Amino acid sequence: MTAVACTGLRHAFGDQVAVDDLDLTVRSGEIFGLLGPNGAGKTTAIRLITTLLPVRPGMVTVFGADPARRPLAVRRAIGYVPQLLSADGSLTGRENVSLFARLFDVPRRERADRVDGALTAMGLAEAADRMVKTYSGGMVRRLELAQALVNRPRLLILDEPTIGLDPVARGALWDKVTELRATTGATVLVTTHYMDEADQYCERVALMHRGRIRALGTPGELKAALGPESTLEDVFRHHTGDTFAETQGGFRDVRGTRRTARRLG
Ligand SMILES: Nc1ncnc2c1ncn2[C@@H]1O[C@H](COP(=O)(O)OP(=O)(O)OP(=O)(O)O)[C@@H](O)[C@H]1O
Repeated sequence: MTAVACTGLRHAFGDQVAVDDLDLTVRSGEIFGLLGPNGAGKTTAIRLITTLLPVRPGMVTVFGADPARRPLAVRRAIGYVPQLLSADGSLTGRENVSLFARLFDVPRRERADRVDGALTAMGLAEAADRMVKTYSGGMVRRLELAQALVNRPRLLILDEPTIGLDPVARGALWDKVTELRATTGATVLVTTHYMDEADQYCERVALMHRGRIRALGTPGELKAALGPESTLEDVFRHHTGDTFAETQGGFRDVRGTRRTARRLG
């Protein structure tokens, strides 16, 4: 079963082509990484898949449903954690997740259990009744995952989930994502520009650069094709002709990382 299929997707903002003839298939149940530096077109691709931008030209399906014809069916299947902060610091964790349960129309009699379940799955049961502004950055991110999970999505989309987090918080977040996939069988589509995380946690990855997919496969396949001792960063350099340090060290990247780190506290 295919979770997401994209064919011939293109999207431009004025003269700026953000996504250029994108073909992509995400299989049901896998953790799939869409990798690339800031500005590669990852978020635009996600917005096309999640009904937030119109698909024209090209075709997208999510579990067989076309977002243009059945936007509600697509939205119901998806849990989306955007780059921007989606939790309210002046509410408790439980209140934030409850708010999402109401937004998603979770039946009233199931709400409390679902909210508890999502908080527990993300390791936030003990902190559930504390104000979110007292949470660490990693806890805020896990809360945002709990918010997306309360809808029991078949497809979880995480846009740069670990940006601005320290290595321990990153590891904790990824542990929760892999646990979640194992217990629910959900498909996970994640964007990141951290090649090491993708290598460790994603089953298949697509390397995106300037709106196009440059390479696709398991991290092992991509590295083996380049030679022994290769890293995913080497693969990226090979396919883009750029040094990864140059493409990821630009002003937008630094600005984006700092902005996110500030938001996450
Ligand atoms: N709303 C917009 N208006 C104009 N240009 C945009 C807009 N959104 C994205 N772009 C441009 O489209 C290109 C792709 O951006 P996109 O955000 O999809 O990349 P990304 O890989 O997700 O990077 P980031 O992590 O910085 O979001 C960039 O050149 C960006 O400046």
